[in-house]
Amino acid sequence: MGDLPIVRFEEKIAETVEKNPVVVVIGETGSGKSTQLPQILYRRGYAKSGIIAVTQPRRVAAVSVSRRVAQEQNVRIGEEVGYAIRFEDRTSEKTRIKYLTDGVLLRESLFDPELNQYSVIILDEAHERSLNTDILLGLMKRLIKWRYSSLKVLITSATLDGGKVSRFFSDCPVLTVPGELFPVEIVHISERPKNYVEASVKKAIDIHVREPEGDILIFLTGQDDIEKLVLKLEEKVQSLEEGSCMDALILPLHGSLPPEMQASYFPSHIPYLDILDILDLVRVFSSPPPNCRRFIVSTNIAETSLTVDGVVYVIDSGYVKQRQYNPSAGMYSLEVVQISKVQAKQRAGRAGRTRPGKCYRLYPSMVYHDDFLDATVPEIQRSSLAGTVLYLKSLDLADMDILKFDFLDSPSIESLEVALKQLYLVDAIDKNGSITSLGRKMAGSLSGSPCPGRSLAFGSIGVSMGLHPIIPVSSKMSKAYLH
Ligand SMILES: Nc1ncnc2c1ncn2[C@@H]1O[C@H](COP(=O)(O)OP(=O)(O)OP(=O)(O)O)[C@@H](O)[C@H]1O
Repeated sequence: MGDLPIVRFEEKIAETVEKNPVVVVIGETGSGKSTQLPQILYRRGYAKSGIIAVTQPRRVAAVSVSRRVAQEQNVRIGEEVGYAIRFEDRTSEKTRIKYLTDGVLLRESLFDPELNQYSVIILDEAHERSLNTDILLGLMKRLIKWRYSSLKVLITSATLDGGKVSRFFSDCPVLTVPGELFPVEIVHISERPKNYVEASVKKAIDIHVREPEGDILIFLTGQDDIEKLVLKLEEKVQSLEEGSCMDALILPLHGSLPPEMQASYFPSHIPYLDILDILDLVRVFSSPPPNCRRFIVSTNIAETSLTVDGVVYVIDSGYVKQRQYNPSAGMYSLEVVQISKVQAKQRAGRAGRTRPGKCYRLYPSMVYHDDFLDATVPEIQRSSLAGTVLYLKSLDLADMDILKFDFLDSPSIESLEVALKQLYLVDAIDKNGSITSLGRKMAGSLSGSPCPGRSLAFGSIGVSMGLHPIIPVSSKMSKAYLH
């Protein structure tokens, strides 16, 4: 992989990392951040004193990227290169490069707040601004003070505001790696369609009939839309004249394929959701039959990090289903919202990775420029914070004042106070604000998941509390717990 843009900057990257505890690396999608950066640091000897950790916001990315790196290193997965995701740890004593979800790293820091097994922590795809990544950014800032000479932290993305992250980390250097691997032509339509599912089918068939070979990746919002599109696409493909174009294989990629489909492939002890990810992965990442075009119809889970070899065309509906917390109702809802420019760029970046590509955006360029937000609203600003606060409390960090925890974008004091009140009312913290044994149990066993860090940070507590939205909070109640 000597030609990847990032590898050409190996010397500069190594030199900058050597001199600085925190470095931000910005490089185009597909330039080699996820797969090459850890290998560069491995070559430079950083794995001698500890493991190189690379976090990913999604399990599907942690698994697929680690598999790719294991292949490049010519080792079996779980040996020198491994991954750890919820319910599945494919690492061993030999592991030197470990891909893990940000939730798993949060979980590990519950047991080892200094994360001593790691010599390098790379927070990849930081632009996603998941709640977990934001907590990790704050924790890294503390950690780097304790482990100044023994830990390197890298924050990477194609589309992150590097300057902002640099200021957060005391003006750490930002390395911008120029160069894209293959060009991606962006095509906007002139008018926004009334129905983006219909418009996606039309565009996909148009490509299938007119354009040269290459798989098509279609971004929709959720399972309902995907199922509708798959049905319509099947109908349309069948109505094409026999032999008029190559065969078609339609593959949905989302988090809830039916359980019957799992059983025949996987042993029953693997829990439901994880089988789904793995099943999706197997289907999408195996080689297509010859003379066949694949239509991969996905939610935003394929938006970052993934390389699906064979994808030449991307169809971007311009929408995403996003979780939104409504503090007055105390409940979460899933809403279909317009994507941000960052997401549009990430979607386009799924093409052009193994050959030149084309991205069809089902929205006019004026809408993109004028209406789309520059970046996605960070999850921390649309979540209940009860889970996050309980997680931070359970870390037992000295001098930890929750209201002053250093977040890249601080949530409002009010939302932190509401979270503290909620925790106090369910006896998870006491009147002094200290975590109780019940709170510890909650933090340790939420959702029965071995990785409660993830569940917590993603707001399971917030959701379950949401079932009791109207907890009377007496104004006379002691407020000593508010820290
Ligand atoms: N599974 C794979 N099959 C074929 N090529 C791959 C695969 N994984 C990675 N590559 C190649 O390696 C390149 C770099 O991939 P990598 O995931 O490191 O990029 P990245 O900079 O992290 O991208 P992004 O910002 O989109 O996550 C890809 O553009 C592609 O050429």
